[in-house]
This record gives sequence, structure tokens and C-alpha cells, in this order.
Amino acid sequence: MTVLKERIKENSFSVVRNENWTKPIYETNGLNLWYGTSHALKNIELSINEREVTAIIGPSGCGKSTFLKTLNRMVETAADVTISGNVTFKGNNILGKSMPVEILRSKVGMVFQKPNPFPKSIFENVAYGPKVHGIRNKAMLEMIVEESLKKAALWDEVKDRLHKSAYSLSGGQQQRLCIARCLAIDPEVILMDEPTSALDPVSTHKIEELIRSIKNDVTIAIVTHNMQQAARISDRTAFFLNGEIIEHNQTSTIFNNPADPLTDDYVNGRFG
Ligand SMILES: Nc1ncnc2c1ncn2[C@@H]1O[C@H](COP(=O)(O)OP(=O)(O)OP(=O)(O)O)[C@@H](O)[C@H]1O
Repeated sequence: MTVLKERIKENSFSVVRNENWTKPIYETNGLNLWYGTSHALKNIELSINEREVTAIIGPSGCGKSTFLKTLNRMVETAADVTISGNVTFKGNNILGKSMPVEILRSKVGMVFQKPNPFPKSIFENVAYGPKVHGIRNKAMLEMIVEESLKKAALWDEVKDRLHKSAYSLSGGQQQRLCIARCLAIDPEVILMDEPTSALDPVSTHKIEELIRSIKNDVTIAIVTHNMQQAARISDRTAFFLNGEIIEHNQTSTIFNNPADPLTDDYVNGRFG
């Protein structure tokens, strides 16, 4: 990936590090978001630490996906959205004009609930991002594709059919392909919105293993309804309710010794 890193640097895609930036890669301060008059995020104060897995949990409609999408500025595309407050990525406010969205998204990948490969071959899905960043050399692209598929624990299953359609893969394989597609641009963060909720237990296990194996290189924020999954894979957990953060702490504390009775009730399945 060094070549890609160099190329991204050459093309000035790198985000300038703010002097005040230390460990949190993302911080939100006083973040509020409205869909029309509906107040979906209320005064969110949350740090997402670098090279950790942060789980975002809470009942349906509490604002988890909205929050996640705010982190790569996807929510602004919805009609009638108003945002106030700050969301900083490495100390730079992404809601201001200082960071173009394409620069942010070259650093922050997103994986959705339903796998969404492009209608292209397995190879072309993974090579797409590097090509957009100007890499044309065939050998270099092949190297990036192989490395990304290996990191996504998919290489052995697809190495003999790289030029077959991505749609020929199973749902679980397609989701790992989407993660490989993110990894191919060497992101700093991957945002995952219920990435295993449409998958069987074996595929879910593979994705969880994959998350564990990449977390030393990539920061991950994951929305999940699966409490066991949050407990298994995350370092920190944020519990959302009605658009507010009720509690954010180390995952072991949230599950074993939460400060708020609402958190206790939720993680123990008494509501939601
Ligand atoms: N595009 C939109 N336009 C208007 N309201 C929206 C839009 N997207 C979400 N909402 C509303 O904002 C609130 C938060 O929705 P969001 O999808 O963020 O919740 P969630 O916690 O991710 O829910 P789920 O677990 O069901 O996916 C809900 O009341 C939802 O109806």
C-alpha cells in the first residue's frame, strides 16, 4: 500500500494534521441535526479513538445511522436537513468548508447493511478506488487488489475467479468484498452500518474476525443491534436513545457496570 499512500500524498489527498490532534480521530461537540422539524441528534459529544472499534448501539430510530452518516457527510444529501455544532476529523472541522468531501471520503470508507458491490468484476470492484486516485499501472493494481482481498479474508475464495461478476458471490462474500473495496484506498476509518445484520452466523463470524484483524490499522465505528457482537468486537460503546447519548464508555463497563439504569436495561434486553 506504500505506493498508494505516496500517490495520495502526491495528489494532495492527505489531511493536514491539526497541532491539537492527539488520540481521538473524530470528535463531535454540540452536534445537533434536524430532519425538517424532527430533532434526530441532540447535543452529541463523542470521541472516537484512533485504532479502536467503537460500537454504536440503541433502539430503532434513536439516531445511530444518522450519526454514522454525519461522520462522512452523507446525511446532508437528505432533503431539509439542518446541522449545528462541530464534527472534527483529526482536528479539522468537516462541517466547515475547510475539508472538501472527496478528501474526507478518501480517508473514510463506509460499509452498509446490504452489501452493495458495483456491477463489475471482483477485481474491478477493488481496483476502482485506486484507479480513481490515479493508479493505472497493472502490476500495481494487481498488488493492491490481492493485498486488500487478503486483508478482507476473501482472497483464497476468489483468487481463481477475479474476473467474474461480484454478483456471483454469496452475501457474506459480497460484504467482505465491500470491505476489501474500502481497504484498497488505505482508509484511516471505516464506518459500518449494521454490516452483518443480513448475514448468516458463519458469515457474521468471518466479518467479526476481519474487524479484529484490521483494527490495528484502521479505526472502526460500527452500528449494531447485536449486543453480543458489540461486546465481542468493540473497545468502546456509545448508547444512543431518542437522539441523545446516554452513556459512552469502555465496552466492558457499558455491559458489566453501566452508570445509567437505562443503559443497564437496554444491554440486558429489558427494552428496545
Ligand atoms: N432521510 C430522513 N428524513 C427524515 N427523517 C429521517 C431520515 N432518516 C432518518 N430519519 C428519522 O430520524 C430518526 C433517526 O433515524 P436513524 O435512521 O438515524 O435511526 P437508527 O437508530 O439508525 O434506526 P435503525 O436502528 O432502525 O436503523 C428516526 O426518527 C428516523 O425516522
